[in-house]
Amino acid sequence: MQITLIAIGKTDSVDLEQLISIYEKRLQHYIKFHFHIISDLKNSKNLSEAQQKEKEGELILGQLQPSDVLILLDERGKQYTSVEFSQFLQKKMNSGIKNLVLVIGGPYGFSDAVYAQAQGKISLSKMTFSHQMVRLFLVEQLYRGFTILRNEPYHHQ
Ligand SMILES: C[S@@+](CC[C@H](N)C(=O)[O-])C[C@H]1O[C@@H](n2cnc3c(N)ncnc32)[C@H](O)[C@@H]1O
Repeated sequence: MQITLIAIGKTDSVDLEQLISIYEKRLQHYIKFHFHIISDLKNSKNLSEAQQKEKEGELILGQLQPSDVLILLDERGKQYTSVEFSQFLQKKMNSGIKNLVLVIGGPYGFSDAVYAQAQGKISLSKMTFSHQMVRLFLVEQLYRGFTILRNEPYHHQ
């Protein structure tokens, strides 16, 4: 299995970008991991919230292959402990999925079309984080999950 993380818009903080890249590199030791950033919409100031979500949704769905398993990051999704999240990853790997696609929405979240295609929603907290911060939290939890599966001394219960 490989994991593809899709997010909208370039990270505007160098510090955040550096932290994300640390976990991206660490993750490569465990799994093929691709981080794909969809460029910000050029004319977003002229678009309503709904129009922006719809256009971003088209770009997200345009990235998918029919066999991909699409899971959205969403504060209203299912919550896991880090150990449960590692078990979620293990189950996905066992089920023979080729590409697990995790998607972080834009500033207004996802369009209905994206929700309709998704096979699941994961929440990192009931609180709403910025779409930029979520990238860091997610790559760290992915890394943590793989260290748990390998019994490596990173996670402490
Ligand atoms: C600023 S939030 C969008 C909030 C928007 N009101 C909504 O209803 O989705 C931008 C993106 O960050 C991600 N996100 C923010 N908080 C999250 C959380 N607690 N758990 C999982 N993903 C989160 C989601 O992918 C969301 O689409």
